Amino acid sequence: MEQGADVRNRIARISAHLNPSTDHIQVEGSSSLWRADCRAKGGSPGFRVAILGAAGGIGQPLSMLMKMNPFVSVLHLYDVVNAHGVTADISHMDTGAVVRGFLGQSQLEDALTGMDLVIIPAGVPRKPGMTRDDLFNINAGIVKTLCEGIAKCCPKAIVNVISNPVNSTVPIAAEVFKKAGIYDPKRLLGVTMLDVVRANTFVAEVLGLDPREVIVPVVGGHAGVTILPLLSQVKPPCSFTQEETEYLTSRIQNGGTEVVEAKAGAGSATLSMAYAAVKFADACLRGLRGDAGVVECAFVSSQALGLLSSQVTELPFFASRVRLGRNGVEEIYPLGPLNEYERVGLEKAKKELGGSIEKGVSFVRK
Ligand SMILES: NC(=O)C1=CN([C@@H]2O[C@H](COP(=O)(O)OP(=O)(O)OC[C@H]3O[C@@H](n4cnc5c(N)ncnc54)[C@H](O)[C@@H]3O)[C@@H](O)[C@H]2O)C=CC1
Ligand SMILES: O=C([O-])CC(=O)C(=O)O
Repeated sequence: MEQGADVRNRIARISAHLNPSTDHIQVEGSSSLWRADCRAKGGSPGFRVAILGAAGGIGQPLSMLMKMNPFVSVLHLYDVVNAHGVTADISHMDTGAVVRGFLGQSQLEDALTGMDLVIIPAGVPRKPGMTRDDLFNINAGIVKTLCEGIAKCCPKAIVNVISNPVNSTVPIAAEVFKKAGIYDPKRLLGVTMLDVVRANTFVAEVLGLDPREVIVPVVGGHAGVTILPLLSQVKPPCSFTQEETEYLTSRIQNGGTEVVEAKAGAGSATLSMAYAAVKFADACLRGLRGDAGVVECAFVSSQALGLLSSQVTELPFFASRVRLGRNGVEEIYPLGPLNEYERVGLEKAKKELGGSIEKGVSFVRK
């Protein structure tokens, strides 16, 4: 049994590691004291993950699902509003990760220091009638500021960018990292997982299969015609009529707009996006852990491997199937054989994508 003085010493040691306004660790008996002590020092195995924009429509369910992820030992929730409320709520879940909340710009650096993975769903969502590019004016600045913090506090972290327009915000992040001299293209990934999740669902509906049995590669980018599902490469192998191909391509490309219109002014996809973001983050963590054969689609630098021969298209960024590993993107797979419909789609996608990438690059270089 611990004596009173030992317990008091222990509390003093733990307090040195905790911020009482942001850390929510129950300190009762000696056994929970011991556990809190270990965890406050980062003693439990697992990765440190920060979510920037954690109090938002995506941020909240994403935070909840990341708290449930067994690979996460420390979860930092940052937002400019309500970060502590969300943190208090999520911290009561009896899962392994220690949760800490950070509110406002003055706490950004604390939120980011020591993180292995940073997920960014911060920014405004669309309303009916808007394109993702209409969000550029507000979200570009938000992503730029957050990435400056990442460059300073956790330059080696894997970064998952969700904020729209992804086709421009990822190039913005890359330019910020280049300016700071820490850019590693393998570690910067735009999240296009929701396009794959939707494609799997819609294709499974047409085929009469369980969506968990279907894998549809979706390449290009994350807006309208830049979203290019490769229906000729669906697994399990199958074929579609021209009518089915056109219906599926259009539904996948307009999935985001379908949700924006159904929500009628109350935002865009949040729950399916949180699901997709966690699926993607989990893949990144499995890669970091050294698992073999982790392959997902993501919007990445075409030169992520530093080899021109690996470049999928002539564009500097492109969503492709990538293999994730200890350093982030370890391999970028070529597009594979495309049919005529996909070749036409690819040309359209590249045309729009080039402009969106350039817009992001010049926002930082200007
Ligand atoms: N990549 C993808 O597939 C998808 C991307 N999105 C995008 O994700 C973004 C967020 O969407 P929602 O969560 O629905 O929006 P939301 O408005 O519900 O939440 C955004 C959160 O970001 C926070 N925020 C704003 N400025 C910030 C800053 N400087 N630092 C930290 N946090 C800040 C807000 O306080 C808010 O809590 C939007 O840009 C949306 O278009 C949405 C769905 C899918
Ligand atoms: O459509 C939007 O604005 C949000 C989004 O990126 C998606 O749902 O794919």
